[in-house]
Order: sequence, then structure tokens, then C-alpha cells
Amino acid sequence: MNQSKEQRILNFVLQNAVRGDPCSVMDTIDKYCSQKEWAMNVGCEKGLILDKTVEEIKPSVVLELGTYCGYSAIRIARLLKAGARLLTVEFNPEFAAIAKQMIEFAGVQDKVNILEGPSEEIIPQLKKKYEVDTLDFVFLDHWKDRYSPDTILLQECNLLRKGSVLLADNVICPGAPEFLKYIRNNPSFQCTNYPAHLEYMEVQDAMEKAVFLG
Ligand SMILES: O=C(NC/C=C/[C@H]1O[C@@H](n2ccc(=O)cc2)[C@H](O)[C@@H]1O)c1cc([N+](=O)[O-])cc(O)c1O
Ligand SMILES: [Mg+2]
Repeated sequence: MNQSKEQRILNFVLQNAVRGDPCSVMDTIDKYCSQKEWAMNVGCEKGLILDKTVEEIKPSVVLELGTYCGYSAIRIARLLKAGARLLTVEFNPEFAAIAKQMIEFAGVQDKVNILEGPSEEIIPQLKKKYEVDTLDFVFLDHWKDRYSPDTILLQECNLLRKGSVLLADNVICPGAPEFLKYIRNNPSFQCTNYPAHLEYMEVQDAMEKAVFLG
């Protein structure tokens, strides 16, 4: 049975990146996906926006929605302080298995917990099953039509506190119009837009940051 694209990306990393070096893994994925096969990793340009947001917040508890191959999980985890943790939600078992290997190869597995299942099932379990009090930072990069229902669900589950930061990928391409409408008209959120390009392409995209005001 021939390999999936995600398996080919993982193999390229295992054969070309430096084990235990997160930057080497990120650079190797970016090299493969810009030169050989496009894939929906946040990439290096939007990755820098993600980096700056994480460095600004210095979060202790991070939730990522949409692990895929683990690129942004590695990107975030490499910047986390000792004792801080990333919970990342992936519902495709094949992608979760790839991401697990990618994260272990990068050496950040001690900071990352991959939670397998759909976000609408996992989010309500975070407090009791995963011992989360509130989330300092949430990176949204899963199905674009899940961004607003999951933002509402996070509030309903009391997982946001005054100052919690959401960062959403792809609000221009593929686009998350419903999310933008919801979040920008909601007085409980202070929004900032960061124009960028779609990963590995000369296509306009943007990230949206939303700070929860409590
Ligand atoms: O569609 C996109 N992302 C959807 C991501 C989905 C990921 O989230 C997981 N998930 C995890 C939990 C869930 O509940 C649902 C899905 C899915 O199993 C998948 O691993 C996308 C598309 C483009 N593009 O240019 O086409 C560019 C991007 O940067 C993108 O992020
Ligand atoms: Mg994305």
C-alpha cells in the first residue's frame, strides 16, 4: 500500500533532520513542503507570528486544535518554559501517529500531550480528565468551521480566564468568516489581525489574535 504524504514528510525528517533539534525538524519539514509536496503546516512566516505570541505570553498551559503532523506543536513546545505543557487535539489516528513520531524525534515529547478525538469531545474533558484549570494560550488550526463553535465551547467550559489569548490560523485562506464575524463583534474579545501569506505560497492569508477580557 503506497505511503501517505504525511508518512513521506515524516520519513524525510527522520532521514534528514537532526534528532533532538526542534529547529532542524521545522526547517526540514518546511524544505520538503516548499520544494516537494505542499502540506498544511503553519510554516515559517506565520510560524514567526506564532513564536512571538508564545514568547510574549510565556504560557504554562497551551491548547492546540489540529495537530496534523506536529509542526506547530514542535514550534510551540520548543519555546515553553520548564514545567509548561501543550495539549494538542487530533482526531485522525494516522495523523496522530505521525505527529507522535515527529514530536519524539524533535525531543519535545515531555512537554506535549496528543489528545486523540474531535475537539467538541475533548474540550469538555480538559478540566476533569486532563487537570486543566484555565488555558493561557489556544492555537486554532483545525477545521475552519469549528473555530467559532469551539471558541464558544471553551467559554462554556470555563477554560478561558481574563487575558487568555487565542490565535487562529487561516482567517483569510482558506478563511474562517464565521469565526471573524463572531470574535470581532464580541465585546469579550480584543482582536488583532496579522496579515501574512499562506504557507509555502504567494497567496494572502492572515492570523487573528483574540485576547479574552473576562
Ligand atoms: O484545512 C486546513 N486545516 C484543517 C486542519 C485539520 C487538522 O485538524 C485535525 N482536527 C482535529 C480535531 C478536530 O476536531 C477536527 C480536526 C484534522 O484531523 C487535521 O489534522 C488548512 C487548509 C489550508 N489550505 O491552504 O487549504 C491551509 C491551512 O493552514 C490549513 O490549516
Ligand atoms: Mg493552518
